Amino acid sequence: MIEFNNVSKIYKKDFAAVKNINLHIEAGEFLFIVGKSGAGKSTLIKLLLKEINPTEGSIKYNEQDVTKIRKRNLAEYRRKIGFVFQDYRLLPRLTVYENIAFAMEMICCSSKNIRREIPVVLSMVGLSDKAKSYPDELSGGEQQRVSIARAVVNRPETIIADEPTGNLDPETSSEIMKIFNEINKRGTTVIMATHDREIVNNYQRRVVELKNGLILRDTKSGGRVNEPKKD
Ligand SMILES: Nc1ncnc2c1ncn2[C@@H]1O[C@H](COP(=O)(O)OP(=O)(O)OP(=O)(O)O)[C@@H](O)[C@H]1O
Repeated sequence: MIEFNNVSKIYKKDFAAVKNINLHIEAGEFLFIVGKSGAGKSTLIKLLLKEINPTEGSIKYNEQDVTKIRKRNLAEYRRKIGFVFQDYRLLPRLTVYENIAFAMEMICCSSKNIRREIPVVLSMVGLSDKAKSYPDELSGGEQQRVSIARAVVNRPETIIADEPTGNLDPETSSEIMKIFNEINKRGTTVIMATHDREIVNNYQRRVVELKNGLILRDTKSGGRVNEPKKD
């Protein structure tokens, strides 16, 4: 479904942020991307979202060559992918309901659809009673739930999350992970970049570890992250 074939991204003439990446992700998989800061995790995600283009290699999404998507077709492509950020990125002047509605309006959903779908996703993330709240009236974990609701409301095939629990305590992180797990169980592909060793080890899913832009290992299932070596 998603294929990186010999993909490299070179910045400033000679610095390779990712090097010769070969990665195949099947529909419905749950994949963790791990690695130290600077290993290339965000670069991989940006390549998939076509925020940047590879210097070499090809990226395919359902047989579509991502590098060849034209500007005018980019929005249609990105609609297949929901995105969850570490810092939530909610619109501060809009309520929870309006934040989600805004994402739906962007893709021209009918008001009927909007009225029908928002209660469904709010219930899924356990925030039915917060529809009228503003982001600054919510905890970090609640804001992240809204951002997940916003990412899934348009029913994307794939959800990409870049450090979604990076700002949350372990208990809240675990609640957020349960939601991602539910989303995955419903058939959505989940790709998550994370530094959180405990989460990766608890979930035992496929783990792709990057180091200096290279794939150090790709553990198909039951993946764990080892303790960092002491010097
Ligand atoms: N626009 C850019 N220009 C030059 N170098 C860049 C650019 N973007 C990223 N890099 C470099 O590419 C490397 C990989 O960066 P990337 O953001 O992919 O790492 P990461 O694994 O996501 O790190 P973190 O966990 O800190 O977010 C880093 O050395 C970074 O400095």
